[in-house]
Amino acid sequence: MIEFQAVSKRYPDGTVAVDELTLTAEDGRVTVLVGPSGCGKTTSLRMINRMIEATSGTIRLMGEDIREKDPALLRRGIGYVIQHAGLFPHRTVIDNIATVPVLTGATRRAARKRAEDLLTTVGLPAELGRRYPKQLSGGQQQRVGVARALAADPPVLLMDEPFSAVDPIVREDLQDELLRLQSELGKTIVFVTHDIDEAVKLGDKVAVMRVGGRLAQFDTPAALLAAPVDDFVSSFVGRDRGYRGLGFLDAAEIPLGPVSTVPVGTAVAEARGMLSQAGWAVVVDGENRPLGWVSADLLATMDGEIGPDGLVSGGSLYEVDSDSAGTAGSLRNALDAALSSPSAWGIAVDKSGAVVGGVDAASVIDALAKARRSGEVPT
Ligand SMILES: Nc1ncnc2c1ncn2[C@@H]1O[C@H](COP(=O)(O)OP(=O)(O)OP(=O)(O)O)[C@@H](O)[C@H]1O
Repeated sequence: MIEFQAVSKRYPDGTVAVDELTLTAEDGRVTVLVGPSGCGKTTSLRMINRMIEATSGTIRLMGEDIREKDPALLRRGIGYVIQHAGLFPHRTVIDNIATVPVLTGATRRAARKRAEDLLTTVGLPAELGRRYPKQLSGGQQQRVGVARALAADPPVLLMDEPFSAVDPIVREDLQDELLRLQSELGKTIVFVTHDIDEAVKLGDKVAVMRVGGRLAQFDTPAALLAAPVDDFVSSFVGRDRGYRGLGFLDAAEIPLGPVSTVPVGTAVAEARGMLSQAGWAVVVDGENRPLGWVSADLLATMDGEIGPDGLVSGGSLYEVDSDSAGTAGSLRNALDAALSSPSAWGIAVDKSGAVVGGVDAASVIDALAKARRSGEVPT
């Protein structure tokens, strides 16, 4: 647990970068600091490992005042990941990762073995270990940066905009990878970003800061989106927050409706009698996985058997089973499946991708109303 108690930082030129910050980053959770440029996120983060000393207030790490610890020892228990990874250019990837274990007394051989294992942990092939940082893509370098921070197995990880220098698709991969890693490792992570979407995706709790280094709101992502405390937070969390908030509500309770399915290879004449009342059916393969939709209009243009091609493409799918992190699809997934489906019925699939039913927008709205009544959605 990392506790900030009325922590302030005033730079020698008089700038108040952080003003009376009080918050607790819980053990085994991701706490995100987010806010506009210059609001004091980096300063707050660096005060935790004493790269910057607080002017006043107290920071406790696992109950101990960090001022009473030797900075070098303190930092051994704290991994640090920054933008552009900050790798040593003249050392191979393996040697970069092995740096801290070697410094802390591991044998070279043990440190290299650990570094090789960590490459796999962060999703990189072992062969990359022999390369130099400049021979890697930006996303690969960031993964190496994460592996290096994990090398000494610190309980705490500080991450300062680690994914902001890579393109949006790679960034999403890195975020997913971090969530996967965290579900296995359970580190206490403090993560700085200026991107509210990244904050609500990664954070168990999100601290929104405003310029002047003051905390505007500290809440779960769902609470932040549902009930911003003021206009600043509301405008910072942005448009569509009601819709984005659906991403934090489990859709497990939505009753699934029947969906008309037609096996690929069915005769067109027979398929006409298999459509739903609204005139649609999902064409499925031998394992009941969706290939696309047919409508009465489309069937009128076909003859012979229904093939896998020329179907109306289907919209997003709503997966009903839990994934490895124990979460099933969200209300947002369910609603998106319904809204993006040509028939207005979203297709629900199980883990193998087989069709198990359908969901329409009205049942998502009903589920939302139920969640509101039961207090799951903060108001
Ligand atoms: N060494 C310094 N001397 C004086 N002022 C500083 C110093 N370092 C940072 N500041 C100021 O403190 C404030 C907070 O800076 P900080 O880097 O913590 O913000 P940030 O929220 O991380 O910003 P960004 O998102 O742009 O990185 C800013 O006004 C900045 O100009």
